[in-house]
Amino acid sequence: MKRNTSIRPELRQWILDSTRNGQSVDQILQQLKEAGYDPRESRSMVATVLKMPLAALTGVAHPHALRPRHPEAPATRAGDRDVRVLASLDEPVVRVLDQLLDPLECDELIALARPRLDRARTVDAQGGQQVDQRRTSEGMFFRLGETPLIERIESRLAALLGIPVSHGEGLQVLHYGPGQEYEPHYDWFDPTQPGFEAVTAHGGQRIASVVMYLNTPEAGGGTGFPNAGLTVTALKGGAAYFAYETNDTSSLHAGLPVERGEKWIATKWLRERPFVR
Ligand SMILES: O=C(O)CCC(=O)C(=O)O
Ligand SMILES: [Fe+2]
Repeated sequence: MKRNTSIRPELRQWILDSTRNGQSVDQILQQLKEAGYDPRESRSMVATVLKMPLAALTGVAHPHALRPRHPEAPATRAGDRDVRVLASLDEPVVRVLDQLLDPLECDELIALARPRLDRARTVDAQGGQQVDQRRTSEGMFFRLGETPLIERIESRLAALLGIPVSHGEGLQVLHYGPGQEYEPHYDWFDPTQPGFEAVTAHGGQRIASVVMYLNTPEAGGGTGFPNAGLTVTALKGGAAYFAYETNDTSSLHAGLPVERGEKWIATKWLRERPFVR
């Protein structure tokens, strides 16, 4: 990746003056963002000027923060199943998984979720729940280990990624009808948003997502990664696994419009620390 090696002298001086005047690194990064600088580049510049390790500015240095083990091709043993890895991408980190769920498990998840569907909600800037205009699907959340099936799937994911079940948010099931989609977004929480403290107070930042396909839409409905030019096909029992650091813009992704038929997914978001509600 191209790193910023030449920092304009005025900018270097401004960063130094700001710290001398008592501004925190977060405040400096925020001002650079407001001035139109790319957050990644800003962190790299600030780390260089202040002679700090870059990791200290991205939150990866937290002592208890876990990172997932990316599933290895051709197949990874995940507790009770061999999960096949059909494709791997480095930036963003994506693994296209096959046979993560048994077809009967997919059917059972849909049957459990169907009566509990509600218009899909996302976390808003204040840390509350909101109906997201960018997401036109319907959804619901299971509690951790809510049923034997949920427990089995959660243990399988824990074994697959080396992340304890306690780091997972409750499994979310979403249903998309024809024409419905989830517009491009990031799953990590934006540190510059006012609700960041609230949404990360339990469990810290999100570190990875597993979008599991519970059926095969007739046409459309894949998961798109526009910055990588990649579309993962929604295939029953398969999944898109992707991992990211805070501010990783390569991990932009979308639930592409369902062209024909319907689409059901179950999403597991993983946190860097145990997620307790
Ligand atoms: O529907 C999809 O393929 C993507 C879903 C997604 O991005 C999410 O649930 O965070
Ligand atoms: Fe997402």
